[in-house]
Amino acid sequence: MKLNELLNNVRVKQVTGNAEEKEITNISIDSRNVNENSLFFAIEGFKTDGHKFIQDALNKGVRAVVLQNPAALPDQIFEHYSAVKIVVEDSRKALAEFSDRFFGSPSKKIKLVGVTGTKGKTTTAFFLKSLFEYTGRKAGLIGTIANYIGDEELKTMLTTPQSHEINFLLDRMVKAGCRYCSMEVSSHALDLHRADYLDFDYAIFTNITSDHMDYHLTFDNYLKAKKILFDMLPENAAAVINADDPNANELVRGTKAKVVKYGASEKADFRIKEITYSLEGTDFVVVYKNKEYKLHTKLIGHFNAYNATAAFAVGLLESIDADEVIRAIKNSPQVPGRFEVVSGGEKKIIIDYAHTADSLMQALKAVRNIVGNSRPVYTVFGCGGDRDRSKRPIMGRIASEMSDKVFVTSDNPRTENPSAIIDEIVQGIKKDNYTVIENREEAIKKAIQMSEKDAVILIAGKGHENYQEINGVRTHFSDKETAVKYLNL
Ligand SMILES: CC(=O)N[C@H]1[C@@H](OP(=O)(O)OP(=O)(O)OC[C@H]2O[C@@H](n3ccc(=O)[nH]c3=O)[C@H](O)[C@@H]2O)O[C@H](CO)[C@@H](O)[C@@H]1O[C@H](C)C(=O)N[C@@H](C)C(=O)N[C@H](CCC(=O)O)C(=O)O
Ligand SMILES: Nc1ncnc2c1ncn2[C@@H]1O[C@H](COP(=O)(O)OP(=O)(O)OP(=O)(O)O)[C@@H](O)[C@H]1O
Ligand SMILES: N[C@H](CCC[C@H](N)C(=O)O)C(=O)O
Ligand SMILES: [Mg+2]
Repeated sequence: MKLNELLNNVRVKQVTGNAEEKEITNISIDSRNVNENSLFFAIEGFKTDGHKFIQDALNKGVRAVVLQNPAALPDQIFEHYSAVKIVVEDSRKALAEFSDRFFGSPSKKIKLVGVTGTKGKTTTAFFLKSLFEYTGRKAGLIGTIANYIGDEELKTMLTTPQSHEINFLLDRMVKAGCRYCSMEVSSHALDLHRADYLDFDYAIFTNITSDHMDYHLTFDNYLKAKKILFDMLPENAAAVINADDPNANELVRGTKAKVVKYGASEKADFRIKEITYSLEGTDFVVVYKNKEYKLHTKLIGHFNAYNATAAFAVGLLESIDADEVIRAIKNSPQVPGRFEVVSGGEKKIIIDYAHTADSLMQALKAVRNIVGNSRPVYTVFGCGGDRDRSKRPIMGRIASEMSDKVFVTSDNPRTENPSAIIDEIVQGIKKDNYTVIENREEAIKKAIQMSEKDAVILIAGKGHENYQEINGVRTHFSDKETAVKYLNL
């Protein structure tokens, strides 16, 4: 696309240089990853400032730069490189707007279902993708585990990518014939304008409990970030919200979209009742418009009835035949690392991505509900470094109170000292039922080897992750592979 054509369709404060003949074939926010046809966006980040790398980008051939701080580099340097300098109010917002125009507003060409909430985003997005595909609608997915264009899997580093990557993915989906996309929308993404300008058809709210306080600082800010998704919905969209969550009404206050509620509450349009679950899956009933629907999913736990119902609601609102939707949910596969059972005969290992206080409690409640109090329950977990510290002692207390024995270990210490993280976890533990083993493989091995043959071992925090990140270096590590290895020894 010619740069001037793009500039005619976006808001800018000032353009210097000749945009007429410049051909743009890609958008980049990283000077390490540009070529002569890139449009480079200088973003003020948390670690560094992209404005410092404009010169770098120009040296690599970039001839058009979007920036918010016009004094970052003298005009003579732009002139020297015959580069176009585009000044905007806010580079992140501009990135979203330019990306939408550059890719031809792909979110308008696909049915886009956003899923936000502290927990359940990945699971609900997977339910939706398999529901669409099972009923003959090719679909994509953007989320924590990976991004998918139909069956093609693309690696990801973030739950919700940057706005140019989202638009790139949606464009690829449209071109590949996808009619639907389910997308996890994190609070970071909403706050950092990654989802601006997207045309959502549905926005699902799963729940909100404390997390990411390192970033948002207060619960109120966290809630406000989630609310952005519902504030941006157009009139013809639907907000599908968990009516049982005390903050649900606040999120949809003022939304233009139609509000549809699910949950056990009497007020729910899709009312969930009679939830039962075992290691074989979850059964429940949904009442909608005075009709009762019996549902089953392979996914285990009370909360998965909620995740499945959110998807069920979207299916019915899309006018897909209810029986087909029910079959699709029944057929929906295990989501990697989400209450995933690895069986060693009677001994059961459950790999779960619970890495917040609430989700650890939910996961342990589910374990206790299934196996009762007679079988020993072990929990192996740690807390991530460079992340919310307030959850560490709380998770320690929950693990210790709800398990027979706890192994406190490492979970991506990142740039923090692993033993300092563990100390903060241990501060919350009041019972003498824990052991510290910093090395995660050793902790899992020990839990498996010392546990009784009818024990249930919950390995929490990493789920699908296939790495352990220490000091910025990721080395291959998988809870599931490790569990299988020691179960089979
Ligand atoms: C807080 C946050 O969202 N940070 C993300 C952000 O980094 P940043 O804005 O701080 O960027 P920075 O490193 O300061 O650099 C500033 C700019 O200079 C550029 N640069 C830098 C170096 C260079 O040589 N050249 C160059 O151009 C960078 O590309 C960037 O544009 O942009 C980076 C590039 O896309 C992301 O990798 C990074 O995610 C970090 C790793 C991260 O941990 N993000 C987490 C907190 C996150 O976003 N999580 C949410 C939610 C997860 C959940 O729900 O549990 C998610 O959606 O994933
Ligand atoms: N609806 C829910 N309510 C509470 N807990 C849930 C719910 N769904 C899943 N969980 C728990 O949270 C864990 C993570 O689930 P999931 O990956 O679906 O959430 P997420 O919102 O995508 O999380 P993240 O932000 O970390 O990517 C699960 O392994 C399970 O323990
Ligand atoms: N998307 C989340 C995942 C956390 C998973 C846990 N294993 C950890 O490292 O804390 C984050 O980056 O904060
Ligand atoms: Mg997720």
